[in-house]
Amino acid sequence: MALVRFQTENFRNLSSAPVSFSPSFNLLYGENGSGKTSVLEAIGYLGLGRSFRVSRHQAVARHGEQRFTVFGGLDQGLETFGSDSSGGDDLVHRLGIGRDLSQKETTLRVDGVSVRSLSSLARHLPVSVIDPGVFDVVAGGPGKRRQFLDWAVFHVEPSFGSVWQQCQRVTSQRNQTLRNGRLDEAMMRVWDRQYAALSAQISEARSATFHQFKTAFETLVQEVDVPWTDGLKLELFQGWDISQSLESLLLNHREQERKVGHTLYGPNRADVRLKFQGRPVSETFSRGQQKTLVILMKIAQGMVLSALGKQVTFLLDDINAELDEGHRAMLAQRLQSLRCQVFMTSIEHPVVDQLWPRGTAPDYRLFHVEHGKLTEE
Ligand SMILES: Nc1ncnc2c1ncn2[C@@H]1O[C@H](COP(=O)(O)OP(=O)(O)OP(=O)(O)O)[C@@H](O)[C@H]1O
Repeated sequence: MALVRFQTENFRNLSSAPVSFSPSFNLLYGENGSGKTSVLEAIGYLGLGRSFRVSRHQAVARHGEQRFTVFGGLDQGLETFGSDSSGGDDLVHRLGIGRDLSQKETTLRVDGVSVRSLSSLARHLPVSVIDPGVFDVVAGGPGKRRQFLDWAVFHVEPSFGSVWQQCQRVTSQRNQTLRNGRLDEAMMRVWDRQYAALSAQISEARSATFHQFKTAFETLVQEVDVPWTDGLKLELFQGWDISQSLESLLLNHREQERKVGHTLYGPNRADVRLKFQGRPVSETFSRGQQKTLVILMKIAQGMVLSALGKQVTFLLDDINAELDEGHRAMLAQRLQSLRCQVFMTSIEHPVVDQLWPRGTAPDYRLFHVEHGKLTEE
């Protein structure tokens, strides 16, 4: 599915005028501070339930306003091969997310009906962001790579979101018991059993998606011919040595966990380890190679979802500042062949011939952004 209708109220500096987007490429250009990132950020709210650039909802509500809303209309998009979206009014889903700052309340709506869980909204619009912060997937800590992997697992395995939430609840109860002065061993064993069962489900889902991701990644690096990836190894670490039972591992490390006061083994410690000749790529690859690697990993995720018939909406924020012309073209052409929906921002008017060989550009819409208003050209 693709986001073809869009409207916001009180979202940063954005105008509340409704906008129609292409189910394929949307190129947004405008000067600094015009509102390009805000458009992507608002789209991100529909697919992620939060901002991809700030942690507090307050920051995105227009100054002086107590409530903001984002609406999106989805059509069939390009996901069913051979039956492209008409671009007409055949909306398949209507999504809405609003936040009341004074009540500290988020409202979610799917097709006019209030829903409680964010996943009910987010599963309709798989949003993948490529902005300057994305390079932390390689350069940053394991949490960034877990987030990267879990985004795909969430869209591949329908039950993953709820199992993950249950596991978070059990982990926090387990941690509270660990922190109690006198350890209640009987209670710990109850938590251990529940935690181990949920961890096994999470690990299984992660492992299945990771396998698909790795296969897609290996295919991709062969096709785009990046010789410096020879010797690169992608491995999933599940958060403990899975040749051992998690329950007995926890029992054997009771004293260690009691001292630190939290759970040290399990899915919260998982990582996608990226190694080149046995050493972390963050220590061996150049900045440029690390950036290219993240882009290839993002495309490989797109391949996994695309193979399941899901259209990913990519938000590419200011990639001109991060990627050279050749890599930008590679990215645009790959996303075109995966039939993704793409929103791409730039300060300068985009040069379409630099992204696709002449005559091969997909259907795209071009928008000039000025003072928060989008004007189609
Ligand atoms: N809460 C808010 N309420 C009103 N305006 C805001 C709010 N937050 C930011 N702005 C303003 O919104 C404008 C748009 O910012 P945005 O980051 O979207 O611009 P941009 O076009 O992506 O700029 P750049 O090219 O510099 O990255 C800026 O002028 C900013 O000062």
